[in-house]
Amino acid sequence: MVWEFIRLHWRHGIEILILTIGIYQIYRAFKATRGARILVGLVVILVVLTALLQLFRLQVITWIVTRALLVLLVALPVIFQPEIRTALARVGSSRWLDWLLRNDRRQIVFLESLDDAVIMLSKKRIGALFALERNISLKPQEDTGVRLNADFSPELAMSVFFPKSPLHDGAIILAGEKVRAAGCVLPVSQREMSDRSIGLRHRAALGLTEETDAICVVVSEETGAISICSEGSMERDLEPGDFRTRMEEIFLSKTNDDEKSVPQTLGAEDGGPDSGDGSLDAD
Ligand SMILES: Nc1ncnc2c1ncn2[C@@H]1O[C@H](COP(=O)(O)OP(=O)(O)OP(=O)(O)O)[C@@H](O)[C@H]1O
Repeated sequence: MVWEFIRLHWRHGIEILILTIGIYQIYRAFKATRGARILVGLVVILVVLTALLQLFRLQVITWIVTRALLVLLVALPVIFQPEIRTALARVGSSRWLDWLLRNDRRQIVFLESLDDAVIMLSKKRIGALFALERNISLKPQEDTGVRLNADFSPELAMSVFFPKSPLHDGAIILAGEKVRAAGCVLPVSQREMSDRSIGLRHRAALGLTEETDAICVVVSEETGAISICSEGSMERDLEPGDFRTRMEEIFLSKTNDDEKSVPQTLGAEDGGPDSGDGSLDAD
C-alpha cells in the first residue's frame, strides 16, 4: 500500500521539493529589497481577486484580469529590474557557488602571479628555478633548502632570485599557492645531452621531473629564456604568451595534448638537433 503510494507519487514529491526550494530562494533573494513589499502586495491582490471572481463567477472582470495579468507578466522584469539584478548578484556570490569556483579561481590567480614573476625575471635576466609540486611530495627536496611557508608573490620570487641574495642559488619549491622552501637542491639529470649549452639549472629541472610528477619552470640567467620541464622533457625558449598558455593547459587541463604548441622540446624520445621539427635530443 505504502509502496504503491510512493511509486505513484514520488515525482510529485520531488516537484514539490524543487518548487519549495525555488520559491524560498526567490523569497530570500527579494527579502529586504524595496520590491519585496510590492511583490507581496501584488500576490495578495491577485489571490483575493481570483477568489472573489471564482466565488461570484464574474466573467467580464475575469476576462479583463486575465489579459491584464499577461501585460503585468511582461512589465514585471521592468518594474523589478533593480531587485532582479541584486538577486542575481547574490546568486553569483553565494557561498556554494563560491566554493565550487574557489579552487579554480585561486589557481588562476596563482598562475597569473607566477607568470608575472617569470616574465619579470626573464626581462631582467635573473636566473630562476621553480619546482611545482603535484601528487608526489617534494619534501626530500624541501629539506635541502630553507623552509618559508609563505604566500607566493612576484616580489617574493624576485627577492629570492636576486643575485647575491642568500637564497638565490637553487630552486623555489611551490605547493599550491604557497612557497614551501627556497634555495633547494634538485636531483640533476644524468642523461647525456647533445646540447652542451644545457647547464646545471636546466639539468636540475629535468632531473626532478624524471623522478617525480612535478613541473619545473626555468629562467635562464644567460639568455632570459623561459622553459617548462615535465616528465623528463623540456619545452624551451617559450614566448611569454606561450608560457602562460602551457601552464594553463597543464594546471587547468583546458586542452588536450594534440593541441599543445611546443616550440622546442628536449626529451628522451625526441629527434636530434637537426631533426627539422625544432626538437633537441637527449642522447
Ligand atoms: N642541483 C641543483 N638544484 C637546484 N639548483 C641548481 C642545481 N645545480 C645548479 N643549480 C642552480 O643553477 C645555477 C647554475 O646554473 P648554470 O649556469 O650551470 O645553469 P644553466 O642551465 O646554464 O642556466 P643559465 O642559463 O641560467 O646559466 C646555480 O647557481 C644554481 O643556482
